Amino acid sequence: MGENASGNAGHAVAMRGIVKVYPDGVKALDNVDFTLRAGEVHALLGENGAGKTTLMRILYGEIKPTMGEIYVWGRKVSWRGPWDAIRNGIAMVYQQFRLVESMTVEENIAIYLSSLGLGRSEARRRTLETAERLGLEIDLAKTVADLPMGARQRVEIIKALSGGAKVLILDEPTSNLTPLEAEKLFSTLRLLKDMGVSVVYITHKLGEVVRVADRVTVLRRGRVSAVIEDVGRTSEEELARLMVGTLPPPTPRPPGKVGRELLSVRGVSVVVDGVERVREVSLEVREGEIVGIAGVAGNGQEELVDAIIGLRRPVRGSIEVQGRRIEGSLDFYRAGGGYIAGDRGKVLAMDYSVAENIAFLYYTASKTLLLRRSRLEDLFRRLVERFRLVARSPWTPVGRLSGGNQQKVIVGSEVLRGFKLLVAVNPTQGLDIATTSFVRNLLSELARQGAGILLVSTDLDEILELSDRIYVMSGGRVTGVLERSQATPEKLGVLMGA
Ligand SMILES: Nc1ncnc2c1ncn2[C@@H]1O[C@H](COP(=O)(O)OP(=O)(O)OP(=O)(O)O)[C@@H](O)[C@H]1O
Repeated sequence: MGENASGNAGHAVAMRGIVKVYPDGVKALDNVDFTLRAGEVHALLGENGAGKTTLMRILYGEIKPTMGEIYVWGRKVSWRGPWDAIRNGIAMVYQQFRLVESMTVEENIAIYLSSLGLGRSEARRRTLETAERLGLEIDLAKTVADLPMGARQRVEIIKALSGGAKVLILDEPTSNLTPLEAEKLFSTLRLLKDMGVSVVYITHKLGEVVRVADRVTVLRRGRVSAVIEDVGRTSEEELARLMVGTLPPPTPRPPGKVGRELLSVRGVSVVVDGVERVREVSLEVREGEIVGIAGVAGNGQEELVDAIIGLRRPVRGSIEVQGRRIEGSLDFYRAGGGYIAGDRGKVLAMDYSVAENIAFLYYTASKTLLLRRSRLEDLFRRLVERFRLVARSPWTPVGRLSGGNQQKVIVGSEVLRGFKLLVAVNPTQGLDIATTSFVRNLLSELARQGAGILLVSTDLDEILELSDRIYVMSGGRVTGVLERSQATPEKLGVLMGA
């Protein structure tokens, strides 16, 4: 039985019997209870589509529950929108930060706080005070675009707390951070706890959960499958089992069996808006190889990839796929290229159905128009069977799938289409551990069968697990090349900051 009202009073947040049925009939949450204590870090875990985001969007006032009650400090609440939640001390920090990049830090915070009725000088005073309490440096005059990701995240946290947040919802907070920045975040979390702030920590990274969380709630298909009170005594393996059952081990990939060269990048420089983003990069990928590019986001990887797949012309140097010079994106695909984009919004049309998106992805790659309904429905079925895609029908808008399932549409369509050389950018971003291990094993298997893979990832574990050779990029240059046997997170970390 649920607790009574006095039980709710002891909690920063108590959500009781939450049900959410989306307008199209999808039951995303089915009678969920969730409590958050004052000053705790509470990890929210679950497979893709389990309902984590839905539950937190309800707490944050972005969507309304179909049924159920929410108590904040024992008082029953009903939000009309996020601003109601914010005024009552609940703030959300999204994975994609909600900062205006062209404005300064101070302007961003001032706009947010002015919506809470604070004038500019009061906003400034509070901001500096909060930063000091958290021991965080903040340069109010800096333009957000010039800040690294970790600093942007600190701005978001300071902004939320200056607005009086007592509950902070963090959505995959380390996904764009360097290992060092992640460590800084963990110390900030400890300070937040001391200040009595409660944190909901949404993540797929179990190692982080074991390190930072006091309690854990696991969601499975819209229901609470476990609440762990004593995280200190729980291992990563147990957490994984609670979420998804047993996982297949990584497929061991014997090194060797490397064939001819598939990708050759020679002295490539790329200039964007007058700035040299890629500087004289050379690398190659051969048959049977997975070649990693490690680096913090924003160090030229994106522009390099755009040049390789033919979307951007380098100002110097040459790119060849299977001996064919790449001068446009059609050259890349015709030469046997495949591409998985980390940024889902870049390749998916969110208002269109899954089937239409499969058709778009095929069209981009091969200029083939898949018009037959039965063919699209067949590809959809194969995505469901082979990739365990969870979607109601081929005709569901892709924007309604959970983030992980959107990613499966991209990865799955490319694999079903086929390629010889794959450029994969953060291929497991936002995927749960079962799907991540599925995709990683798939990449290993594709390489074993003779494909060449260029793996561009900000996730060092992923780079270390899969790559035969690792190039590190920093400031647009390759700052080091390591064979798998020599590579360690420490060495990579040093080169990433070089
Ligand atoms: N706007 C929407 N309309 C219809 N269904 C939706 C909508 N948003 C989410 N869903 C569905 O609700 C279920 C829960 O999705 P939710 O995004 O909450 O999961 P999640 O646990 O956050 O997943 P992920 O780890 O992939 O982000 C999924 O089946 C999803 O397809």
